[in-house]
Amino acid sequence: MEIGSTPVPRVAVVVFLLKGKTVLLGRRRSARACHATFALPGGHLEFGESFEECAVREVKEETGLEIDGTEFLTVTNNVFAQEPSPSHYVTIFMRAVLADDGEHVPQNLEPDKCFGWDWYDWDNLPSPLFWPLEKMVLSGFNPFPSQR
Ligand SMILES: Nc1nc2c([nH]c(=O)n2[C@H]2C[C@H](O)[C@@H](COP(=O)(O)OP(=O)(O)OP(=O)(O)O)O2)c(=O)[nH]1
Ligand SMILES: [Mg+2]
Repeated sequence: MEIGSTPVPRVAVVVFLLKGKTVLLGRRRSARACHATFALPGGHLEFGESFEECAVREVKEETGLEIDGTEFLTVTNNVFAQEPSPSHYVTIFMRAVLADDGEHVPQNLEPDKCFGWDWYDWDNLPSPLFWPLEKMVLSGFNPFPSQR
C-alpha cells in the first residue's frame, strides 16, 4: 500500500481456526504470486480494532463462521518483494475455536478471493501453502495448545 508515493507496511490479522487436529484453510484466488496457495482466513486490521475483533470479523466475513476463545499466538514480518506491486505485512497470528452454538460448515463468502474453505489435518497439510504459512510450518511452529 502507498500513502502518497511512499510504500508503507500494513498490519494483517490471520487466524488458525482449530477443530480437533485440523485447521481451516482456503485456496487463494489472486492476481498475485500467492494464487491458488492455501492460506488462513484473515485480512487487514481496521482503524480502532483490537486483534481479537479483527479476527472475529474477518473469519465471519470470509467463511460465515462464528469463533470463540480468540487469542494471540505470534507475529511475523513479511515482505512480498516479488509481487506485481511489492507489499509488506506485519502479520498477527491468532488462534480460535468454533463457537459452540454457531454453524460448523464454512461458506465461501468471498468467491472472488478464495476457491473455497475446508478443514485440513495438521499432520497432512495441503500444498502449496501460502509462503508465510509454509515458513512457519517449516520452522516447527504448532498452533495447537500444548498438551499437559
Ligand atoms: N489471508 C491470509 N493472509 C496472510 C497470511 N499470512 C500472511 O502473511 N498474510 C498477509 C498477506 C496478505 O496479503 C495479508 C492480508 O490478508 P488478505 O490478503 O487475505 O486480505 P483481505 O483481502 O482478506 O483483506 P481485507 O481487505 O478484506 O481486509 O495478510 C495467511 O495465512 N492468510
Ligand atoms: Mg483474506
